[in-house]
Amino acid sequence: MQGIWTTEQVRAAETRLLARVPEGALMRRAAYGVAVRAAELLTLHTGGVQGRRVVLLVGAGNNGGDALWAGAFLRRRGVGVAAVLLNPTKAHPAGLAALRRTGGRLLEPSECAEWTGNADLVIDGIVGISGKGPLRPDAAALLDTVSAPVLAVDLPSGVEPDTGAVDGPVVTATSTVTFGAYKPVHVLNPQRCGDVALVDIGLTGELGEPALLRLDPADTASTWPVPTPSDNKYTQGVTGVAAGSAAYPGAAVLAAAAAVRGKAGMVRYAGPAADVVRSHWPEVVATGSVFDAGRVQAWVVGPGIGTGREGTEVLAYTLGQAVPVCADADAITIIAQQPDVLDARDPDTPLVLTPHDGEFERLTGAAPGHDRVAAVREAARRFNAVVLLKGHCTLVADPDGRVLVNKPRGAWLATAGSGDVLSGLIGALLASGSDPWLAAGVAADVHARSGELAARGVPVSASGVLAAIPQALREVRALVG
Ligand SMILES: NC(=O)C1=CN([C@@H]2O[C@H](COP(=O)(O)OP(=O)(O)OC[C@H]3O[C@@H](n4cnc5c(N)ncnc54)[C@H](OP(=O)(O)O)[C@@H]3O)[C@@H](O)[C@H]2O)[C@@H](O)CC1
Ligand SMILES: [K+]
Repeated sequence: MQGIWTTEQVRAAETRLLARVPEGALMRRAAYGVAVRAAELLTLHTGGVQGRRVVLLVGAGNNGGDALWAGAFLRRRGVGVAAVLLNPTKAHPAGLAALRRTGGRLLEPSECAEWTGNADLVIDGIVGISGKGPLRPDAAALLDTVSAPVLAVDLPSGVEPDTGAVDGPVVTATSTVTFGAYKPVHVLNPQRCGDVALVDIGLTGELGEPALLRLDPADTASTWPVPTPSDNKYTQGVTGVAAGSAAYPGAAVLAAAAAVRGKAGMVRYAGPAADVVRSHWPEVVATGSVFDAGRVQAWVVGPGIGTGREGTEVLAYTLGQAVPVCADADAITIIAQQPDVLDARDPDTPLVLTPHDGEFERLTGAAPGHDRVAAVREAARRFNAVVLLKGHCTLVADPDGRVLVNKPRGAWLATAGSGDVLSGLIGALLASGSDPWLAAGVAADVHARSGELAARGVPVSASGVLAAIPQALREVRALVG
């Protein structure tokens, strides 16, 4: 898994490291990484490095210092470098001296727009991890004149470093070079960061436990259940699906089918759509009611069950069976309206809740807001449940405070029935005994990969996502050999 650290953690780690290294060493390591990436981008976009024009946007702090040093390194490769000092009295003195020594220009205010408009590359050193709020008007106006690729130093200026939130003008970078550790902005707002390169400045040993985690393909591959030669259909864990209604059987078919596609073994369906489910997926053992469904090792409950008395009884029954439950859709609304239904649950039995923003608001009384990580972490603690908050970057919080951030794979998955497929996959993993937090995270990863494979740039249906699950699983397994 890849770790992500908050700006507070990074600053503390930097302070410890700074005490042991010569003054300016960390900044020069960071800036060298920026210069290397800048040269790569110049080559990519203009075919060369020497004689190209780079403009540095330099703010009041060390982020601007990095940009100035990077400019000095680029000068040594024959790049024409000019700097816009947004706050001349506070520009980093050593960085400024280095740029001057190498023949870089400092632009007069009247020259800035002409230079930014004609640059081959713009380096954003306006603000880094100490940034607060959106870009100020002078920087925002300059950025409006830029048509060249933008390389962000540490993070795209104006985006909130710890939440990725945007509240006004911000930099949209082609690439970002960050130092020592990934910060939340890189995984929570990847659209603004472009591709992100991490430069090792020696912080690793100082960082401590990461605040957030992101899955590697190896995590998904190693978590996904694979039968052993001694397994039979029961030993791999039976997934129970309580979903759909006679009027709306689609949710039942999709959730049950995803459980079938996700894992070998057995799936039981229980509910009013039994005939429809059986006719589409004859391998599913279908009955009309949860009360006579037989033993399962995990329940998926909620999609399409309605929020009335029957739905509530079904939810309460599944919660009372002392097996892990993935509660989705109508089940979440029932919990929001009748929190007492959770009394049926043994608190030691895993529960996974999978709200979208609207359901999250219903459940907790407040929308996730700009700090989605804090919101989902608090909800997981409050409900003593794994909470998977759907969105561009799906978040999965465990009651113990761990939070996973999934890589976004396009917005095509926002389609009717897509959530039913996800809950079926989560149920399949819960039935196999996986850690519920990891189960939800890797299920969301495979779901997103399936959506990406099925869509390939055009709209995709939930049935399409379902059909792509085997290919997504094959690709994940192949990635790790
Ligand atoms: N520490 C280290 O060892 C290393 C650190 N490194 C680098 O240092 C960076 C952190 O540097 P930092 O702490 O000096 O602050 P930084 O982010 O440059 O901001 C400075 C000032 O900007 C201002 N400002 C705030 N918001 C603003 C806005 N929206 N729009 C415009 N301006 C805004 C505000 O000042 P004000 O104008 O309010 O007086 C604030 O004080 C880090 O990201 C990395 O790049 C690397 O070299 C590796 C080694
Ligand atoms: K920046």
